[in-house]
Amino acid sequence: MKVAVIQLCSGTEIAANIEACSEWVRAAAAQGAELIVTPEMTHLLQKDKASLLASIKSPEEDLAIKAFSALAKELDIDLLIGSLALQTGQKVSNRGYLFGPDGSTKAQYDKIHLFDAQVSDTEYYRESATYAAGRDPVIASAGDAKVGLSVCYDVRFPMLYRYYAQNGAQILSIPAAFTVPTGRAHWDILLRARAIETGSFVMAAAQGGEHEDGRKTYGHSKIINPWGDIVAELAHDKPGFVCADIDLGEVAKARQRIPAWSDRRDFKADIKDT
Ligand SMILES: O=C(O)CNC(=O)[C@H](CS)NC(=O)CCC(=O)C(=O)O
Repeated sequence: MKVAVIQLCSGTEIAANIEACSEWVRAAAAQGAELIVTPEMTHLLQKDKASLLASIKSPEEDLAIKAFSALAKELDIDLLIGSLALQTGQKVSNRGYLFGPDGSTKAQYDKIHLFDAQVSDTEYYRESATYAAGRDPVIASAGDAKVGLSVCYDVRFPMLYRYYAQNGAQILSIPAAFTVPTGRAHWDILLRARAIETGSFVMAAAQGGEHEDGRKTYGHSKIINPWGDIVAELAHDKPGFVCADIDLGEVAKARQRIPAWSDRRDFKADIKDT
C-alpha cells in the first residue's frame, strides 16, 4: 500500500493551517497515497494559553474535523490527523483522528503522555497545565493495515508500542511537534527503536520550522520499515510530504527473524540491592 507523511509549519490561524494542510494532503493523494498522516497540532500551534483557549472549539464545532473528514471522502483515502487541540472539558484535549474514505471518524486518540520537560536552560514545557491526558491506546484499520495511534512524547514510552504490536498493529503512527534540541539528539533514534523493537512500520509526521507563536520545531518527518531502515524522509524542517510503497508482509518477516517482540518474559521488578 502507498502511504505518506506530511510535514507542516502550523501557525496561529486555524483556517490558514487547515488550508495549507489540505493542499499537501491533495498532493500526496495525487501521488497515490492511500493512508496519509499529518503532524501533532495540525490546525493550531499556539504556545500562549489564553490565545489557545480563545481559538479552539469543541469537537462538534471544530472546523478541522469537518474539513478533514470531507477531504478524506473526496480523495477516497484514510486520513490520520496527528492531533488537534480541542475544548473537551476543564482542560484541552490533544486528540488525533482517523477519517476513513467514506468520511467517517474511524478512531480518535487522546495523547497519553504529556510533555512536562525542561528541554534546555531556557526552554521548558508544562503540557499538563493546559491539557488532559488520555488513558486508552487505540488501534484502527486503514485498508488492510492495523494502525496504532500515538502522539509525540508518547514515543518515549516503548510499552505503548509493544502493546500495539502484540495486539495486531503493523503501522505505528507517531505524529509530533518535537523541539529542536531533543529532535537533534533523540528523534531519529527513538523512531527507529520503536520500529525495530516491535517489527512495525513507523509513520512519523512532524511539525518543522519557525512557527508564528515563536516556537521552533525539528521537522525530519519519515517513514521507517520494520527492520529499522528509513524508507522515506524529509531531511529538513520545511513543509512538504514524502510517500513510500510499503509491503505489510515485511512485518511478519521482521518479527519471524527477530522474535523479540513475542519473546517477552515477565520478571519481578523488586530488585534487591545486595
Ligand atoms: O503544545 C502544543 O502546542 C503542541 N504540543 C507540543 O508541542 C507537545 C507538547 S508541549 N510537544 C511534545 O510533546 C514534544 C516532545 C519532545 O520534543 C520530546 O519528547 O523531546
